[in-house]
Amino acid sequence: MDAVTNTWTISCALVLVVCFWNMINMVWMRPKKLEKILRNQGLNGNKYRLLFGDMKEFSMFQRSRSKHIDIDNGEEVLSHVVPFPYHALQKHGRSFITWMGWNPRVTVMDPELIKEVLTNLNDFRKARGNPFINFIGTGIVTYEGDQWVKHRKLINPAFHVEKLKNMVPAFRLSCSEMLGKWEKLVSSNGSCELDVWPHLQALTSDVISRTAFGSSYEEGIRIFELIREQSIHTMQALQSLYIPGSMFLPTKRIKRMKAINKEVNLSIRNIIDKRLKEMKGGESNYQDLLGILLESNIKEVEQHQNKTHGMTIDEVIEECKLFYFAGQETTSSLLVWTMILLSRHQEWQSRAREEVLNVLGDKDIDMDRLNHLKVVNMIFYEVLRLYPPVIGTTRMAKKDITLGGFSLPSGVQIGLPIMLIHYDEHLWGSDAKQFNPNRFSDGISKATKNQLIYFPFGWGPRICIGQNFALLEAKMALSMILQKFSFEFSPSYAHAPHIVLTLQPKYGAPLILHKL
Ligand code: HEM
Repeated sequence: MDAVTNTWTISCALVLVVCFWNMINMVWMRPKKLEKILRNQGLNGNKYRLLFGDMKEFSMFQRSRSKHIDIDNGEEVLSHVVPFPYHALQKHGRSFITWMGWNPRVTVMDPELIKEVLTNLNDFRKARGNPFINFIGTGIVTYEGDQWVKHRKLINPAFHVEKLKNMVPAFRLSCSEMLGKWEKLVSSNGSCELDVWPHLQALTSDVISRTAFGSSYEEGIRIFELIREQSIHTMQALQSLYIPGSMFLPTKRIKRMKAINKEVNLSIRNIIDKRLKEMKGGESNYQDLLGILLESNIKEVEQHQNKTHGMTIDEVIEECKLFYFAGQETTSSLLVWTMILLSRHQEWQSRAREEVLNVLGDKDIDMDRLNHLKVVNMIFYEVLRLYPPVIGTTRMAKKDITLGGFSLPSGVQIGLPIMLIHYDEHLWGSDAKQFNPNRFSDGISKATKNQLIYFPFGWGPRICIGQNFALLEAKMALSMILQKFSFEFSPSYAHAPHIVLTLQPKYGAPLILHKL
């Protein structure tokens, strides 16, 4: 062997040793060290198990659930939707450790700690999870620091009340198209059985296509179909352990996900190019999210005479993809659980309809009138409490920090279990697990006694940017449904809430609709 070959062999061996050492450190030494630190502070949880942590047990709990459950039994609902965290809470107490693979997560149930984590952006960042989630769209939801500040500032104008007001006709149009289809389905006796879930999904995708892309609505619908397929692939990928680098393997699923990404990006880029050309040609005053976003971006660049102040086209594309996913899946989930709970609680359905008919009459519904609906609002708040579309969120300690009495080393995740908190009897009282919109009759602060025990839209600086958009759309849809139909469960309805990124009804929502 000559000297060059010798040096080469030694270098390769060294690289291999370093890689091996890093790997051992990542999957064994670091988790064991963190486990010791966390346990010494009285935090309980399962012992760390090599590579998988709690993930195998997590899947086992999911698999052993019954097929469907009693809608009136809140305990059963909770243990069905989040079986593993529910079990961990019973077994290990109100702050507990779980293992997401080799990463420890400390879940906290104390409202003061939750507030601190969601408010303090200096010490806590969004947890870096499985990178497959990025296929759904990165955008503002994943950014940190200056990049997040810049994007939030540029996107905010798109969700101002005045802009939302202009979107109301688009909401109304999409809803009346859906109801037109329902009216055709009712038989001569004025009733029909219908699984409303796919219709509500189509409604919210239609709304987002119109309000995000306005005139480019047709292309918007195709993009939506691709994003829907992408979210199914993503969910499947998220259910298994992520091995670093596995994203680059040429498996069938990964190839399809990359192809979808390419097609979606290209379609959105074409829409943006067309729009920018129109804007250069003097057209302005776009009322859709994309138009408002591009205008806000152009203003920012002009103000600072510098392109680094605005977003790149690639960044705008990511934001558009995010609007689709964040805006569609969540609002359809809110609407379907509302129809399901109002089928179960007919007295609330009647109260809501009475209010809708009194406040809105049969005139065209506008934003001011929708804002006068009180019972409908109370119902939505209660549905979001018991069936939050996003059942929890996480953050990660950016550095070694103290949270309450706990010293958390840098990199430890903090679990903020929205659904567990919403069902907690210590925080909400003995009727926590029952459907009772009356608790919101004097608003959220009264119902929560000013504690952070209700956060279906998150909290703090990173609170959901689209919450007013979602609530306005949901109010429009429910009001128009209540004006035309009453509804009840079909005998084939089976209650089985499950998570496909958002909380969804596993067997759909077959209801009997009666034309009024
Ligand atoms: C019922 C409907 C909705 C629910 C329950 C919901 C829930 C949430 C939650 C819990 C968060 C915070 C996540 C965290 O802190 O980790 C969030 C953030 C966000 N949501 Fe929503 N959302 C809804 C509708 C929408 C809509 C309609 C849009 C846009 C069209 C949207 C866009 C966003 C964005 C961009 C963020 C990230 C904000 C940031 O990080 O600054 N959401 N949402």
